[in-house]
Amino acid sequence: MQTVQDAAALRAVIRGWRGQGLTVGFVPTMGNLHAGHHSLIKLARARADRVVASVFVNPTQFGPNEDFERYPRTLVQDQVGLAEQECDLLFAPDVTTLYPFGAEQSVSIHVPLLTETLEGAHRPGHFDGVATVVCKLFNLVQPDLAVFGQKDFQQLKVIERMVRDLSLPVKIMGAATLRADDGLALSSRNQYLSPEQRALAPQIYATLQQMRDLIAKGHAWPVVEQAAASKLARAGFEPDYAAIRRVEDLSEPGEGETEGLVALIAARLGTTRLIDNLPFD
Ligand SMILES: Nc1ncnc2c1ncn2[C@@H]1O[C@H](COP(=O)(O)OP(=O)(O)OP(=O)(O)O)[C@@H](O)[C@H]1O
Ligand SMILES: CC(C)(CO)[C@@H](O)C(=O)[O-]
Ligand code: BAL
Repeated sequence: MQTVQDAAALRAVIRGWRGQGLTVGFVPTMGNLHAGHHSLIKLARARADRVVASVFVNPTQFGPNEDFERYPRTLVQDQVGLAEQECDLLFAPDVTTLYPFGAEQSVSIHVPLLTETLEGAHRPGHFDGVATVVCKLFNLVQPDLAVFGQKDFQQLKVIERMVRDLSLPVKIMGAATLRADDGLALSSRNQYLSPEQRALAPQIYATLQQMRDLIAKGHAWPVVEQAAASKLARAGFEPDYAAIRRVEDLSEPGEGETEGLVALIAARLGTTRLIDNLPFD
């Protein structure tokens, strides 16, 4: 597997593949890759002739008090994992390739409404950073398809919306969330957890399952949300939200609505913020 850092080298490889009539699948990441990311590569492999992954810790999607500085950067280890997954090309740009005028002076993409709730409400500006960098990466890689994890459920929705609204010529695919045996969704941020916090963390997924079961039994969604947040707080989490929303657009369900819903949780254990979700069908 080849690694390229600059746009010209990336374009040269892609042009070569295009010349041979090959299709390109793309998996954008922030690195520190785990089996969840590898499953995305596998899906891209199955659907495209060549697979490009990117590793870039995008400054514009982190708030001022978030973990941009301490986010784990493990490029050599990531290269080994990607090569094992038969990824064809790693694009690992530096910040000036993606932000030639500096991050503060960048054109910014804002997806309205969908980004005002849940993660967007708790991480102001986060999805502008995500949409902007993903659009820039799509323009550089020009993939036929791109794979995103359902673990970042709202992110997947935001990207789908951006692609449709801007008529970007890329097919977006969602990949199922990979979990540890105890249910905890794999995430680069799990390694911030102390052993005690790691033992508590699977309660997020257990709570999502309980939320699903309570809705199936006919409980009202605002009551289910309240019960989930209280349970997490009692267990030692600081929940940002425990929400039941429509899969379609993450809007609030109507009274008695039980179809096409998803439960989503964001909760902090100490300084580590974890997110997870469970679509009901
Ligand atoms: N457990 C998982 N299963 C499937 N896909 C995942 C999983 N974790 C992350 N992804 C997906 O991998 C892509 C890159 O995510 P990212 O690099 O932020 O990894 P992460 O482990 O989620 O890190 P973070 O700690 O930032 O949440 C995203 O599309 C994300 O949804
Ligand atoms: C899509 C992404 C790579 C954009 O920086 C990031 O938000 C992520 O890793 O999910
Ligand atoms: N996985 C989403 C990227 C972020 O948390 O910033």
